[in-house]
Amino acid sequence: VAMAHLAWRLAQRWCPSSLQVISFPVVQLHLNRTAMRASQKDFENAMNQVKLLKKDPGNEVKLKLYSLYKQATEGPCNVPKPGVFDLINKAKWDAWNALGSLPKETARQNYVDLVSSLSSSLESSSQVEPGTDRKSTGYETLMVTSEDGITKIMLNRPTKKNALNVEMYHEIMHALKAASKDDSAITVLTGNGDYYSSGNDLTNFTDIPPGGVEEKAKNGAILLREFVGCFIDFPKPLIAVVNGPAVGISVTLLGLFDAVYASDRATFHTPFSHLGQSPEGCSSYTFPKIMSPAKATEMLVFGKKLTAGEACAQGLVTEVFPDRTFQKEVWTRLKAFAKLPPNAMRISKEIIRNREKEKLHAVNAEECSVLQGRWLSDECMNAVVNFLSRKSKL
Ligand SMILES: CCCCCCCCCC/C=C\CC(=O)SCCNC(=O)CCNC(=O)[C@H](O)C(C)(C)COP(=O)(O)OP(=O)(O)OC[C@H]1O[C@@H](n2cnc3c(N)ncnc32)[C@H](O)[C@@H]1OP(=O)(O)O
Repeated sequence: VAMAHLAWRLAQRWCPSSLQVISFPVVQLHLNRTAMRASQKDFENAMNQVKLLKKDPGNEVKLKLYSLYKQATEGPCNVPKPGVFDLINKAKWDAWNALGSLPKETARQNYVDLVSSLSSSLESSSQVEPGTDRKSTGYETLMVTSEDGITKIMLNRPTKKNALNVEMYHEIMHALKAASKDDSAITVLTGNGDYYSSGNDLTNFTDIPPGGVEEKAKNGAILLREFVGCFIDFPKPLIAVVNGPAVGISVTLLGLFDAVYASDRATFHTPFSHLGQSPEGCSSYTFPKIMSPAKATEMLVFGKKLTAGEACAQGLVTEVFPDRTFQKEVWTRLKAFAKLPPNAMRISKEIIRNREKEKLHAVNAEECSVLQGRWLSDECMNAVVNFLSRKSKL
C-alpha cells in the first residue's frame, strides 16, 4: 500500500501535467516548421550544445529533449511500456509515445529549435574538454566519447554497478552502430566506477506487460538476440577495458571481443545456475573453444568466479595490469593500436570473424530461445525475487 501511495504521489508530480505540456508545443513546432529541415550535422551540433548548458533546464524540458531525440533517431515509440512503478522510464516512454508518428526529420528540426532556444535563454559554456574531438550526448546510461582514433563507450550507471537495464541494451546497440560508421579506428567498451558491470539488471524482470510473463520473456529474448547480434557483426576491432568485477552477460560477451585488458581488481563471474538461467552471449560456444570444455563448465554451469589472472591463464583475458597503472598503460597501448591503418585492421578482423559468423548467429538464436524458457521457470523467478527482496547477493 505504501509503495502504491508513493507511486501515485510521484506520478501526480511527474506525468499528467508535464506530458500535456510536452506534446502540445511539439505539434505546434511541427506545423510552423514543416518547410525547414535540420541537417544531421545541425542535429549533432545541437546534441553537443545540450552537453554544454551550464544550467539544468529542468525535468520537463529534459523529457522533451529525450522524446525528440528518440523520435529523431529511432522513429515512433514501439518499445514496451514500462510498468507503473518504473516512474522515470514510464514518464520518458509517455513523452516519446506522445509524439505519435511525427516524422524523424521534423523531430530532428524540433530538437534543434528547442536546443537553440535553450542556448539563448540559458548561459552556455563554449569550453570543450581539452583533447576531446567529439562527445556524443543524448545517452542516459552511457558516456560515449571519440578521440585519438578511439571511440570509447563507457557504461555509466556506477551506483548500480553498471547493471544493464533495458535502456542500456538499446543505447549500447545504438552506440555500436554509430561507432561502426564513425571515423575511429577501434572501439572500446569499459565501465565507470568500481565495477565493469554487474550484468543484466535484475529489475528488468519486474515490469510485466499486459501480455504477462510470457510476453515479457518473448520480448526479452528478441532484445537479447538483437543485442548480442550487434557484437557478432561489429566490423572494427572491439576491445574491452575491464576496470573492475564483471558479472553475467558482461562476461559472456567477452568471447566476442577482439582483445580484453583487465585490471588485477577485476573478477569474472557467470552465476547462471544460481539464477536459474543458462549461458548467453554465445558463451556456450566461445568459452569451451577458448578455455576447454571442462573449464567452461566450471564457469558457466558451476558458476566458478575467476580472478583476472585465472581468466588470463584460460585465454578469456588478453593481459592483466596492476590496478594502480591500469588506465595509463592500457590507454597508451590502445592509442598506439589506433594509429595503425584502419582499413587493414577492419579487413583482418573480417577474415577472422567471417569464418565463425554464421555459427555465432545460430548459437545466439539457440541460447536466446533456451533462456526464454528459463525466465519462466520457478528457479529463475525465485532467484530474482530473492535478490530484489535483498535475501541474496552473489
Ligand atoms: C525477461 C526480461 C529480460 C529483459 C532483458 C533481456 C536481456 C537479458 C539477458 C541476460 C540475462 C542474464 C545474464 C546476466 O547478466 S545474469 C547476472 C545478473 N547479475 C547479478 O545477479 C548481480 C546481482 N548483484 C549482486 O549480486 C550485487 O549487487 C553485487 C554485483 C555482487 C555487488 O554487491 P555490493 O554489495 O558491492 O553492491 P550492492 O549494494 O549490492 O549494489 C549497489 C546497487 O546496485 C544494485 N545492483 C547491482 N547489481 C545489480 C543488478 N544486476 N541488477 C539490479 N540492481 C543491481 C543494487 O541493488 C544496489 O542498488 P541500491 O543501492 O540498493 O538501490
